[in-house]
Amino acid sequence: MQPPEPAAEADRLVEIGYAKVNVALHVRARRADGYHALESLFVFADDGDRLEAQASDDGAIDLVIDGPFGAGLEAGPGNLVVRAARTLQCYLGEQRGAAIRLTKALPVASGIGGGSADAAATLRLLARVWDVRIDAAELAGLALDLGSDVPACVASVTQLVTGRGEQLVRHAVAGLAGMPMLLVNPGVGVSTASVFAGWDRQDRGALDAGSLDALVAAGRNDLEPPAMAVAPVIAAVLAALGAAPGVRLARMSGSGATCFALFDEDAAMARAADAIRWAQPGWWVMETRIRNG
Ligand SMILES: C[C@](O)(CO)[C@H](O)COP(=O)(O)OP(=O)(O)OC[C@H]1O[C@@H](n2ccc(N)nc2=O)[C@H](O)[C@@H]1O
Ligand SMILES: Nc1ncnc2c1ncn2[C@@H]1O[C@H](COP(=O)(O)OP(=O)(O)OP(=O)(O)O)[C@@H](O)[C@H]1O
Repeated sequence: MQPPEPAAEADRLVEIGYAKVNVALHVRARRADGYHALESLFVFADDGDRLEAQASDDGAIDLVIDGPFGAGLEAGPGNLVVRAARTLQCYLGEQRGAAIRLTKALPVASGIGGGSADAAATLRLLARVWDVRIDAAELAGLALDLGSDVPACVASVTQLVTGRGEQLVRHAVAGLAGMPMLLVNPGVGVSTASVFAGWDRQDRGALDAGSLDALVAAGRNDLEPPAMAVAPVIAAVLAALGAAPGVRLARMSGSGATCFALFDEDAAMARAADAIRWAQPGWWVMETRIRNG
């Protein structure tokens, strides 16, 4: 028989903040409230940031951050993990606190929703740590208050997303589940608000997410031009991914600068990843796959 784990270890629970990728992102209109009406197919990678927490009795929310992208990210009240924890604590009237560790594996401000994924993972994690059930509609409202991408990150499955980001329909696309997906970021942080501000206000039409072929042929990311105006290196990332043998689709995610490529075969993804790491040692490269597509 295994010896029992020390209590402190046993009480620590873990959630992953899965990286979000917009397979297509059509910007349809600028709304009166300043946000944009979107149509997007969201998928999630099988990898992301790691969050670990245990309950504390003093009511405090304590965050420590480590991991490859932890340096420079503040652990104070502005961090989306702390904001999510306080939001949930306040909503529940919860007297207990939590000690949380964030291991930051995803680049910050990079179009793959790292902060949003962390916020959603914190909501899931603390609901378990405090052993509370939260009504799904209430949880969606709390999530939206934390950011437009956060509601979709709560379930972290393939979804068709409209509105500001809060209208969600689970939407499986044949062939997507488990597909090899390469993420590449050139090391430039991009502000989401400034990229939206650079959108030319031309509605280029609706999204057809009926099949992977339709997403490849007629899908777009309407934020590519304004993101490239802010970070011209994005064109080089797209060129490198688009030229990879065996690539099915290469596109930017979210407001950039991370771009993704989908492959039919693991070996083709591995060859592309090696070639990019060799040619651009300063770029961040992650080999992953689409979860629950
Ligand atoms: C680009 C996407 O990542 C695509 O999934 C999201 O639309 C952005 O989601 P997010 O980072 O969670 O965005 P938020 O934190 O809610 O908003 C940041 C800023 O982005 C702009 N914004 C965001 C979402 C949206 N539908 N329209 C917008 O114009 C607004 O200027 C807003 O002030
Ligand atoms: N835990 C966190 N992880 C990452 N960024 C955070 C976190 N907490 C606060 N932030 C802040 O949130 C901002 C957006 O970060 P995030 O990584 O979510 O952007 P993004 O990948 O561009 O998201 P999106 O795809 O939603 O546009 C950054 O400027 C960062 O300083």
